[in-house]
Amino acid sequence: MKLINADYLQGTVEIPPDKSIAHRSIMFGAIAEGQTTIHNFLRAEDCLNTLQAFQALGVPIYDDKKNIRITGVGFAGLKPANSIINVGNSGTTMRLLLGILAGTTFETTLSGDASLNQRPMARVMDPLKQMGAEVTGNNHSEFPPVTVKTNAKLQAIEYHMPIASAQVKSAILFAALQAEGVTKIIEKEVSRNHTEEMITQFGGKIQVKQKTIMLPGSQRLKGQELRVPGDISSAAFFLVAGAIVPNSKITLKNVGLNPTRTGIIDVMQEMGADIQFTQTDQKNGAATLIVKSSELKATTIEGSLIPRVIDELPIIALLATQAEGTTVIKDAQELKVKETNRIDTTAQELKKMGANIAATDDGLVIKGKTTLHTAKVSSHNDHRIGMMLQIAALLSRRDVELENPEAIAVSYPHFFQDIKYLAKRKC
Ligand SMILES: O=C(O)C1=C[C@@H](OP(=O)(O)O)[C@@H](O)[C@H](O)C1
Ligand SMILES: C=C(OP(=O)(O)O)C(=O)O
Repeated sequence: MKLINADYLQGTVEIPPDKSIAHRSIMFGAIAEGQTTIHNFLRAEDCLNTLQAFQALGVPIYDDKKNIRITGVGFAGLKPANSIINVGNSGTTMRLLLGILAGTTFETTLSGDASLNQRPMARVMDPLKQMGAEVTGNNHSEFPPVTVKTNAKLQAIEYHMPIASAQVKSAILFAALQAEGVTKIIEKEVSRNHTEEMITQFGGKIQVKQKTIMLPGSQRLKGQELRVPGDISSAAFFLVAGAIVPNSKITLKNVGLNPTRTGIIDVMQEMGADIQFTQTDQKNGAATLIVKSSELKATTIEGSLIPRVIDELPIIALLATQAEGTTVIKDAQELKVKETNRIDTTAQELKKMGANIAATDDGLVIKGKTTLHTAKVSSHNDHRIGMMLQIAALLSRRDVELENPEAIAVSYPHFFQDIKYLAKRKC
């Protein structure tokens, strides 16, 4: 597909609902008791896979095209699925669902697409096994399809996380809600905390002190009415686009600002980007942001900042190609086990467009102020790589061709429509 280019960007975009929160809203609605209503659900492939997985497990979920209505069945009300559940491209669905299903006495097998079936699962299988679950990967490997069940009540554990991962933390928390005793998790670095927040929101008990989480077991949750804020990980593409395409001004409405997710704003402000906040909606934790093109300088991104920008690193790499100086991204080995190896795919595709970028063992080194030019690029079937390349293409004077643009539908089905609307030509 031919990508869109532009002389400048201007307009207002309503940011699509947060993918992480949308997944969890279905999960909590299903395992709580009573009615849950979800406003502003993300109808993108990944979250629809979560919705269908719970329907397959016997949970009544109804989409009235405005809201999602769930009749929660409690952990005890989940029923065996008729066949293997395929969760497509979604790592979050598979890992969190393993934590939920770890406490069921019936067996479930979860599979995914070619990418997900190569992503590591030992990170969740190990702690779940310690809690008493039986979890096995394909041919006794750690890779999906993964089969899960338990023969006895799960037991609480104390777990020092070897990696910073909200998916691993959440899988343990879902299992711990069903376990006997108090589970203690010590995070390596603080990662997104939506699961912890939603345990409280659904009437559960949890204690969080910096990196230590204490969760009592045998809890029952109660259905809620909730609204999903906009996804800062989707907004990131427009924040960067507005900053790097000259003479641009973009208004982004309903951007979720959970502090465990706002690393992109910290990084961009550090680099000199012009981002203003208006209309903060305290209740929803969202705000309207206005981004304008500006002169940028290089930075270093590392350590505890990494989990707060993990999904934004490909688009930050593009941002760095336009900054003065050399940007270094380190401590980001986790990028290697996303939908693609994002260290490699980011470097490989941006190089095709003339970027001065090198992959390292744990990140990227990007020399800035390069002119990006036309090329034939590929998303490698990774939504975030595809969207990053569309933003890069805005800067190319001649057309850029993208292979596998359809991957973008897993998180942002109308992405190209929004870009087309923002992209303006000088008359
Ligand atoms: O918990 C979540 O919703 C997510 C956690 C992150 O993964 P890890 O926990 O593997 O870092 C992130 O990359 C993913 O897009 C969504
Ligand atoms: C890594 C991602 O998602 P998941 O792990 O759920 O596939 C992502 O959306 O960038």
